[in-house]
Amino acid sequence: MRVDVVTIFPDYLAPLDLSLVGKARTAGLLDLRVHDLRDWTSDRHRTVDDTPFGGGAGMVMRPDVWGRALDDLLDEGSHLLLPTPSGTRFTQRTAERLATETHLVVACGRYEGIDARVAEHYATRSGVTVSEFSLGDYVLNGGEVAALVLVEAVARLLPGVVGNPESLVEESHGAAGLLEYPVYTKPPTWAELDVPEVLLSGHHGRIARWRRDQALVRTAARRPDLLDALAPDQLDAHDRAT
Ligand SMILES: N#Cc1c(-c2ccc3ccn(Cc4ccc(CN5CCCC5)cc4)c3c2)n[nH]c1N
Repeated sequence: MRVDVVTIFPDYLAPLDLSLVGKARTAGLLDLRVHDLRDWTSDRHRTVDDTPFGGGAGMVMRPDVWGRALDDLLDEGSHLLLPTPSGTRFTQRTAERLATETHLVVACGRYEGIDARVAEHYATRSGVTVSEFSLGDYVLNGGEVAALVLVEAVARLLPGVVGNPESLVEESHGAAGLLEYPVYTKPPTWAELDVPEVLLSGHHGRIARWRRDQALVRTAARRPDLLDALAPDQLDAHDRAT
């Protein structure tokens, strides 16, 4: 997979040289390229923004500069991703869908956002998909944090990136649609707190049941919306009694 990220703060994406994503790049599993939007400016001051039509505070990012950058980067089959507070929620399902694609281009806005005609224009470009997404209901100062989240969430799903693919199965917001169960490791007692006995029993059936019960209790307490979203056949009689 190739991912192009365009930003006026390329150093913000430096963490993607590290750890799992960095290894995926070195292994050739992920072709990630970070670009400085100012490389597509045409004036001495390398201007990327201007005042908003209709008034209002702040500045808006110019469509012409973005247009030159995206014309260079987008191709047949590209998916243009635009982080924005007004986007659809980015979820694990979003990451799973994006992980099946061949080319993602992430346009990181700043100021009050990118001129709306950019999304509008490229949505009409044949062979290009455009998605405006949001990380959640809070306001950031730009799209770079969202780009970091998107790249990490997608990269870890690419074949060969995570050492043990099984670890991708039982994860929060995973197939079960529940939050994850609590995890423990040595020592068996710490700060006068013991690891739940069942986890030391070696009884895999009981352990699996205990973990599912914990996931259900946690989800009911912290994210009842996820429980409500479950299909009826996703909860068995024992689950309902928990
Ligand atoms: N993903 C994601 C995001 C973002 C995000 C993503 C991309 C950009 C580009 C610029 N900003 C800053 C900003 C701040 C306030 C507003 C709203 N204003 C009201 C009237 C005109 C604009 C617009 C943009 C961004 C913020 N924030 N939160 C998320 N989950």
